Amino acid sequence: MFDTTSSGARIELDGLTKRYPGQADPAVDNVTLDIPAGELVVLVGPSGCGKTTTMKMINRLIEPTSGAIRIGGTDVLAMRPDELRRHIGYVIQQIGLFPHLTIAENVGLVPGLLKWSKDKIARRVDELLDLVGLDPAAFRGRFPRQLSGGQQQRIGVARALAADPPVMLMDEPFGATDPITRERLQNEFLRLQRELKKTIIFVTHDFEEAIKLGDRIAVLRESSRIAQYDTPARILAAPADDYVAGFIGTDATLKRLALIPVSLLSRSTSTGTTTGTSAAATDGLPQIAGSATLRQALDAMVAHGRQEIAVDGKVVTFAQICASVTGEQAGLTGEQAGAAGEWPVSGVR
Ligand SMILES: Nc1ncnc2c1ncn2[C@@H]1O[C@H](COP(=O)(O)OP(=O)(O)OP(=O)(O)O)[C@@H](O)[C@H]1O
Repeated sequence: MFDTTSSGARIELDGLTKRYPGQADPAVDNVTLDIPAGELVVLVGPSGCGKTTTMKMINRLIEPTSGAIRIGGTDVLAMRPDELRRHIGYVIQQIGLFPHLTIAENVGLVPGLLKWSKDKIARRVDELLDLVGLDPAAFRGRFPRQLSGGQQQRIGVARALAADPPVMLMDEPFGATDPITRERLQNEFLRLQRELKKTIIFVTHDFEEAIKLGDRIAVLRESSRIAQYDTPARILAAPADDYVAGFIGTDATLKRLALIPVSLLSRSTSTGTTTGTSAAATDGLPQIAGSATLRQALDAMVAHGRQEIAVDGKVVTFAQICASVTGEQAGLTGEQAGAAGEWPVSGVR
């Protein structure tokens, strides 16, 4: 058994292949992927390219035709599948909560299988409900149908985390929610992951979601062949080929803006731009936190009809944002501009 107490474990896929009987082409063809411990890797690719098959081979819901899978150095294919699955969190779009079980019973399922004591399970359930932002007293006794879609999805995440697995597989977990709920769930999930540092494989159709959540993204072709495997910033800055560029779409600039923290601009006050530092300079301007992205800053400017915005007491201008995307120096120190191709993705969310 791989180490089940650490926060994350390395996942290695080595020549992983799946041929379904009667299919001419393999669903997954010779995939090799190394996922460092504690990272969130997003698989994006067209419908039918084998993303779900790849995920289900990792927790042995589907048996590979050939190839190897190691988690924390342990050969997953040599383990008992049911034993393996108790140590891998699995979140799917349809949530899969049992309708006749309470929320507490749903979340406590795997700890129950692991024969934890009733007291320990109850404490863990309350801790997890807190963690995903639901009041334990209000929710633990309810049934799934008494929850909204977003709340049910949070329970799905809580249940996957219940036995503190080092690895989580998430197959379009937020796909069925409306855009506002989806964004909220993504933000909550990012906050959680920063704390928990699980190793996560996350499948999505949505490239924006991949950029927002991924430490790395694997862009897949048919049969899950890897077109590019890199950080979001590097994929956006230098797509490997036309196929990857097609995935990014035509609004790459907007997507890049979503990766840069506005604090990067508000910190630079010595470049002779209109950036100000006095309280008077920011009087009456819309305010935004330094942790927001340039895209959010731009949205706020548009919403307020202003070309300036206050970020932690300093002014950031529309011109600075434009310049930051084109790589010009306005508002950026040389060092910051030099880092433009290597934006600190993990700190930007
Ligand atoms: N049980 C099965 N028997 C035969 N073929 C299958 C089976 N499951 C999946 N396939 C085929 O394998 C290929 C990969 O399917 P898979 O569900 O892994 O793709 P996916 O990338 O997850 O798709 P989507 O994004 O639409 O969910 C598809 O061509 C699919 O038709």
